[in-house]
Amino acid sequence: MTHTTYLGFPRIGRRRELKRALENYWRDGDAAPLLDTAKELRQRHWQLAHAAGIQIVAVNDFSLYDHVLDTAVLFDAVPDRYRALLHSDPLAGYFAMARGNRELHALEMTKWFDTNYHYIVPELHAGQRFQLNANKPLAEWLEAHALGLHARPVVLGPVSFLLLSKTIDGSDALHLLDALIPAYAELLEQLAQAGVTWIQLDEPCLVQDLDAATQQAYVAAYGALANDISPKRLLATYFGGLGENLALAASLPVDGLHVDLVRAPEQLDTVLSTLPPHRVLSAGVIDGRNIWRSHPEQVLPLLDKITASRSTDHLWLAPSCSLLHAPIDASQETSLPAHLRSWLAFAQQKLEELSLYAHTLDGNAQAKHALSEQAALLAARKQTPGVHKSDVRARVNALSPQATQRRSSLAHRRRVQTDALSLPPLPTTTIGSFPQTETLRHARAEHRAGRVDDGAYEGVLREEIERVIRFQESIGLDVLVHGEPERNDMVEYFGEQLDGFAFTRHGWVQSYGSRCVKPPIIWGDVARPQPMTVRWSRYAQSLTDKPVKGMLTGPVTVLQWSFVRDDLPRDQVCLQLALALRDEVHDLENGGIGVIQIDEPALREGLPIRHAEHAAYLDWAVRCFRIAAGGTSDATQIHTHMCYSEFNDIIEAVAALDADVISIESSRSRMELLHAFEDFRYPGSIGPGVYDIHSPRVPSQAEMVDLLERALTVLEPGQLWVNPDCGLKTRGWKETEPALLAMVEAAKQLRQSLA
Ligand SMILES: CN1c2c(nc(N)[nH]c2=O)NC[C@@H]1CNc1ccc(C(=O)N[C@@H](CCC(=O)N[C@@H](CCC(=O)N[C@@H](CCC(=O)O)C(=O)O)C(=O)O)C(=O)O)cc1
Ligand SMILES: N[C@@H](CCS)C(=O)O
Ligand SMILES: [Zn+2]
Repeated sequence: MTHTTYLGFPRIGRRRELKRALENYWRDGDAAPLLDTAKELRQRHWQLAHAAGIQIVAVNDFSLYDHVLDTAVLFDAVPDRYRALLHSDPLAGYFAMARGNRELHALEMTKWFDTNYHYIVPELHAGQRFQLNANKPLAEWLEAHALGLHARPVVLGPVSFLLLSKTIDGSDALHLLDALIPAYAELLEQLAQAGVTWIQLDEPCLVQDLDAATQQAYVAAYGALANDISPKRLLATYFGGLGENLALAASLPVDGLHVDLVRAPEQLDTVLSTLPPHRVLSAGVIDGRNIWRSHPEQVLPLLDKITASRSTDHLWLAPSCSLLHAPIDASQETSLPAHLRSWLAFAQQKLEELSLYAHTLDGNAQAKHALSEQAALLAARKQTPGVHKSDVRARVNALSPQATQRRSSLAHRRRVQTDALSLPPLPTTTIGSFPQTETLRHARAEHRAGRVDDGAYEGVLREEIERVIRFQESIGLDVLVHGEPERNDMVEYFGEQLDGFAFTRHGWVQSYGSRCVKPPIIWGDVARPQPMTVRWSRYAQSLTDKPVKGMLTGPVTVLQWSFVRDDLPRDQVCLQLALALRDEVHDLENGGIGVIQIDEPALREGLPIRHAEHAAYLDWAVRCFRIAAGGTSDATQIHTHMCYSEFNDIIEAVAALDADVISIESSRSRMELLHAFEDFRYPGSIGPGVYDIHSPRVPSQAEMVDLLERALTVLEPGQLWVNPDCGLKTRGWKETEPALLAMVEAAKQLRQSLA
């Protein structure tokens, strides 16, 4: 019989129950309701998986905030500054690491591989000690076991844990392996003694390009963990193919290997010929990163190939990666057209699909029939109106190299813009959004529900824009923004206005902690039926003499943060988006908006995991941005903004965007970004973020002056802009007001010292 499993399930809950429980706890400090909700969600998800026909459920995939932070806590790899609080109030200490508090900075947060999920970066140092601390994987396994479920704890493996951490002293994290392994061994031993039969050790770093020392670290780590007193070990790899690390992965002394056969189906032949037959092959055949039903005509041949060479006794069927990146239940999406809904599989439907494939392999005729019906249904997608629009395809095909060009060089534009905008040195600005208050969200929810009419909703938004403009004027910011109050999300908002997109009611995906996004679905060719942002920007500009920045989300970011159709190459979808945005840029410019920001925070996230694929991606991604911004007049200042990733390694591509001003997140890492500019002289202007907007902490003027002074050791004064790390939508006005005031004062202080 073929077994089915999964590497992890979304934690947030079908109605974002975890989000609400977390936010209540952060507000009231009452832990009991949070812990009850967490337990209820875990159990509900196991039961749901079990009911979908899954034989082995995942445990310890749940986290109150983030699984990498959980791993650091599990092995006591926490910085000393949090220890007192962790000791007196473990939950408060945990959240202080995740999001900071009034006294303590949060740990850094960064992208989890090429996803829109953010993990907390553990902070390590040479001589770091590790020990097993409160065995969460075991506790959760006991919970599932008590429900009569066959469960497998999921734990981030030791090598990926170290590679994903940072050291504060510049030492090599892998040198800590010898110290870390005994703590993992202790974990395995405790699990085995409790009766756990399998553990999943996630080693996603195995799909990266690895140097010899890292490969050797895998050999050493897994060699040392090959012990009699241990559950069987499933080594899980995902987000791509193992490539040249396949022989290494197959040679490690583990009992099973999970491989991603969605992103890398081509690795199957080598996996089958390399993985010893007595090892379990966990075949990731359903896409864990997208929301489309699988194509049986693609999956079944893979399964046939596997079963031709090995017994189903040693075969598990699974999604390609954890389902953390998918929403939970497509059947809740009753407002979508029925045909579109029938194409979708969220986490729950993916598990049901797995059962169908397993039953088919086991000879069940009904399951086989259901899959052939699925194939027929998906084949009919092609004929659906809107999937293929000949005018959109023709416009993409007609694109010339000139479409990517501004009219003059950056240096020339800078002179023109200096005259046009008359800004002071070290100009101050913000990144776009102002606090999305409960009042705003509530008004939007009421409007959506039809209880507030268009006129009243519009009135709320106009009032908010006026308040934001007056506030910015009152503290003396130089380039203002309208505050984005009309946007539910910087991508979903555009998706809602573009043809070719659909949006869900409940398709939430965790982005970090309690914060979620509802990625729109690109199902057809993309076109802009009418301007999307112009009236808001024009209204804001009508209220003030200072320049107001128009605010757009760039094509790469819209692509990256949407669920993208699986029947057209991503670069083609991105070109369609770029053309739609280009029209918006021109309409803004014609509407009198002289500064336009095109946000590309996801440019780095989209970078393929393997170096060999970087150049091709960057080539089309940069081209798409330049098409969106291309053709604008020299006086129009184009800004771009990036956050949530480190951009140092793609700084040349960032420069190739040819933006006049780039703002980049950097305050959390205390301006590490600037190293990129030591050897690389960027001709445009740069605003390295000086205010960490992820934390409720209000930075002082002195701190921001210090960061700016650091920036001036690398950048010319004429190049430097002063801004926060990112938008302020997640902050309250209470912190925003003093923080921005201090930021403007910091800029003034420095201007005086430079004068
Ligand atoms: C910049 N970031 C973004 C990423 N990806 C995106 N797609 N968008 C981003 O902005 N990736 C990288 C980062 C990640 N950062 C964030 C930051 C903040 C959030 C966030 O705040 N998310 C919100 C949800 C935003 C949203 O869609 N809001 C809607 C719905 C609001 C809502 O929940 N309404 C209630 C009713 C309220 C009432 O009646 O009073 C409901 O529907 O139940 C809106 O504003 O209309 C979050 O709350 O998690 C995400 C990523
Ligand atoms: N303009 C957006 C960028 C977020 S990355 C904002 O300010 O929220
Ligand atoms: Zn940002």
